[in-house]
Amino acid sequence: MEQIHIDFPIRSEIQGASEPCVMALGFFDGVHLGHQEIIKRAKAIADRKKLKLAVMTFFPHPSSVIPKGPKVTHYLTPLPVKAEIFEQLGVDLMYVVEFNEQVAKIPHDQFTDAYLCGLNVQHAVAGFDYKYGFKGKGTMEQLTLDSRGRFAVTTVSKLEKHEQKVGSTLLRELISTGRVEKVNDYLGKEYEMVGQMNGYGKTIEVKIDPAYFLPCSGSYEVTVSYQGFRAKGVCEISSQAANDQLKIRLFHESLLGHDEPVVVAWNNFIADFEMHDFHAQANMLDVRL
Ligand SMILES: Cc1cc2nc3c(=O)[nH]c(=O)nc-3n(C[C@H](O)[C@H](O)[C@H](O)COP(=O)(O)O)c2cc1C
Ligand SMILES: Nc1ncnc2c1ncn2[C@@H]1O[C@H](COP(=O)(O)OP(=O)(O)OP(=O)(O)O)[C@@H](O)[C@H]1O
Repeated sequence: MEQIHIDFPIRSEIQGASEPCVMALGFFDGVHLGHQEIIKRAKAIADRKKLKLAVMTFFPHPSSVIPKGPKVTHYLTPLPVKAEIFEQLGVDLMYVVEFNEQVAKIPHDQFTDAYLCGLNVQHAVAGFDYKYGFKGKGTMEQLTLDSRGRFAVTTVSKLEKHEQKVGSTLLRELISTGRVEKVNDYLGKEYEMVGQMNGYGKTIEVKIDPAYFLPCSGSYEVTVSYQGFRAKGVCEISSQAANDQLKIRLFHESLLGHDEPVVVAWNNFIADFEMHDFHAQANMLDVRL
């Protein structure tokens, strides 16, 4: 998979070198089941039309620039992890548009001309609620109008589970309140972090990308996977803990050494000792699950 970074203004050399493609559009944090559906649909079209499969994502999250709602500064899938998942899903080209104040101000029709037609998009695929362009005025209906017949548009309908939209916001809500065991329903797997393991024996440290979105403070049952081996343990997140280091106590001695690549899966919330007799999940009673 080729990764192409796009600054503002988009360079004509990038546009000139672009190959005809089917483009999936969205931020795609977590690459959850809804996102996977978008990419699968785009891949089926790309295979049928014999075109490259491209994804256009943004970095950082638009909320860090647009003055509305909470800012997303930490990610379920930091950019390199997202890239790896896209590659596994068969994506050929990953366009990463640097999102800044200037990009936020691009009107929807100009975005279509410069970033979609300009990048040789033959078919655009996105979800029912995709928004693009200044003030989010570009909707999927608008995208068909803005395309002016230059490319086809496929809108993927809402994927729901337990009567809720499968979404990155919902996943962040679950994780930030310790409900890691609910994540599987929406992500299609447990919440995972990739990292480098250090330490022998029963106490290990896993160095992770500080951009990861951490669960709320508490002790969690985790599974550490490496080279086909799996080890269970407990990871404690506390308000004082470093955001790039997970301290894990394994139930059995590990044979690993330094800088081994591992995956940490968040299985279950156990307890939050910092909150004493309060349960961290108590303030999530309003989430219907
Ligand atoms: C080029 C471009 C410019 C955008 N500018 C804005 C903007 O000025 N204001 C806005 O609310 N959304 C803008 N958006 C849409 C946001 O990316 C985002 O989809 C929107 O805020 C809705 O986010 P939500 O689905 O998380 O609520 C823009 C999107 C693109 C691709
Ligand atoms: N449940 C879903 N059903 C169908 N399409 C979806 C679903 N979730 C996301 N999409 C689509 O996937 C693409 C990427 O989604 P994006 O990351 O922008 O939003 P999201 O996951 O819904 O996050 P949020 O919860 O913050 O709105 C967009 O085209 C969006 O419309």
